[in-house]
Amino acid sequence: MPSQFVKEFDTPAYKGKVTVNTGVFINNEWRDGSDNTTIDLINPTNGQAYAKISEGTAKDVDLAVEAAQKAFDTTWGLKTPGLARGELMWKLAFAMEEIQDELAALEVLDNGKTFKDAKSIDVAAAIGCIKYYAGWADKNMGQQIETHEGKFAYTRHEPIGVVGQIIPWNFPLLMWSWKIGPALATGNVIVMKPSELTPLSALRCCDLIKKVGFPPGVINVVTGYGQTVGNAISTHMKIDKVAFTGSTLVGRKIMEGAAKSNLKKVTLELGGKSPNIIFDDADIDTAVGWASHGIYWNHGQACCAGSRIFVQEGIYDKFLTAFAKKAQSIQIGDPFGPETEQGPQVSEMQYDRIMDYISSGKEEGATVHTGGERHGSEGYFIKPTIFTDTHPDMRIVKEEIFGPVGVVIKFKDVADMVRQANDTVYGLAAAIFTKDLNTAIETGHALKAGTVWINCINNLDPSVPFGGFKQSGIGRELGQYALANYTNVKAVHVNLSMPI
Ligand SMILES: NC(=O)C1=CN([C@@H]2O[C@H](COP(=O)(O)OP(=O)(O)OC[C@H]3O[C@@H](n4cnc5c(N)ncnc54)[C@H](O)[C@@H]3O)[C@@H](O)[C@H]2O)C=CC1
Ligand code: BAL
Repeated sequence: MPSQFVKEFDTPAYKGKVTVNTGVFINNEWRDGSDNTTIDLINPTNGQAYAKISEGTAKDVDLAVEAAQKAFDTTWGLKTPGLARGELMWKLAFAMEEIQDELAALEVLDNGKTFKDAKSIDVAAAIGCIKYYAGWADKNMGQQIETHEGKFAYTRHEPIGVVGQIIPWNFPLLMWSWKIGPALATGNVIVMKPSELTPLSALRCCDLIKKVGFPPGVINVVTGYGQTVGNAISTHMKIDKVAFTGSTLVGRKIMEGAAKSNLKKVTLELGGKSPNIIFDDADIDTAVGWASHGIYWNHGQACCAGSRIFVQEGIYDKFLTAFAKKAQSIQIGDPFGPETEQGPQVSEMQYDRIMDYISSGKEEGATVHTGGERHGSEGYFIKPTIFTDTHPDMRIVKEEIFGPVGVVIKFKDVADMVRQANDTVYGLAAAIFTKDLNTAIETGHALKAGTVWINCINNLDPSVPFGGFKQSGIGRELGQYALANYTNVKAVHVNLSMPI
């Protein structure tokens, strides 16, 4: 029996004992990784190791694929009616609800996000996502197509089979739910790799999967590194589809792996450098509140973060003053603290990346309007930062920073602003603040982005699709659209009385 992580939490936000199995989960059983090696988990608030998880290998992926295929052929897929699959998903959602505080505490420990956000956003939205897709499980309908009086033609939306899912560390449980929700609802079986930085919530949910009665092999979790376990998934000859969320760099590797192996279907949810556009007529308090949420939510570790803030010249000074005040007011500290609004960045590597971007901004001549330095003396805390006096060629304007660092850019001419907003390799999201409906809609349609928010930002709903234009990805997550990622369309032609 592989090890367990046991922790007695005694924090202002959460008190209680949590036990998490830390092996790989295959065929509803826990086992050690096949090489018997482990990965240390590091607490981002102090840089100290607090747990060990199994380091899975390509061999473990093979075992997981075998278990998944068996489940697909015998107990899941088209063998289980949609209603029954949906019922199990509802049970999973209710089981998650019962331990929502525990799940939130694990997210905080692994990721450093605040308990408040982990519970009210990550865990709540993950449960909501599973419930949403439970409702789709018996509504996966093909079409009957009129062609000829002597023929009956229709389509079936069949599950793909074994799907690989590779998820990141910024919203560990939420991304788990975005992936497993549509895959299970459409009857697929899963080999999942959580991020090696934040695996505990996905591991804890494996116990729930078994408890509520999912047949063995339907959901398998192999923890490990991207270069080994992730690569084994993307190149596997018996995995028919891979879904990935993470960096654009790794997204390319996933496509390469798919292309070089069995041409598995690929969906990618990648990076962004989203514009947040504030027009002269916007309500300043509203715009400041949302702009702060846009870039500082989750410590800036959101692919859709509104990191380029375009402000029209008439309100630029007023906005900047209020926005800086808001950024300076953000309470940084212990993520379990009841008043804390911002915890540490997830890892030393991410901390270093962000600090390197801050240095590059300074070196390239931008002005640090506020922040621009670490907070405290231990852990990976960075002050909410605003750069002004930027130039379109600066790295801080062009590249995804994935930290609490925004650039504020003054604009006069709307057409020129739209050109600048679209001048990026990314196209994930955009936000617009204005009271003028025509301005909002015309600008929204001119922006090359998969999501446009009007008078809000970073607002997600399981029923609304999410995904990117350009190098922000391929395919859509969430909503009815995501079901298409997990089905093969089969066209059936039945000859009733059609002559040759
Ligand atoms: N779109 C999003 O939500 C996210 C974007 N990012 C972006 O990526 C940057 C770097 O963060 P990382 O943690 O390095 O992201 P990453 O893309 O390396 O990690 C995401 C997942 O991919 C896996 N992975 C890594 N290399 C792989 C490979 N060769 N084959 C298959 N899977 C692999 C990782 O183990 C993890 O599970 C961030 O600064 C941010 O810009 C990171 C996380 C989430
Ligand atoms: N990756 C999906 C949500 C986000 O990062 O903003």
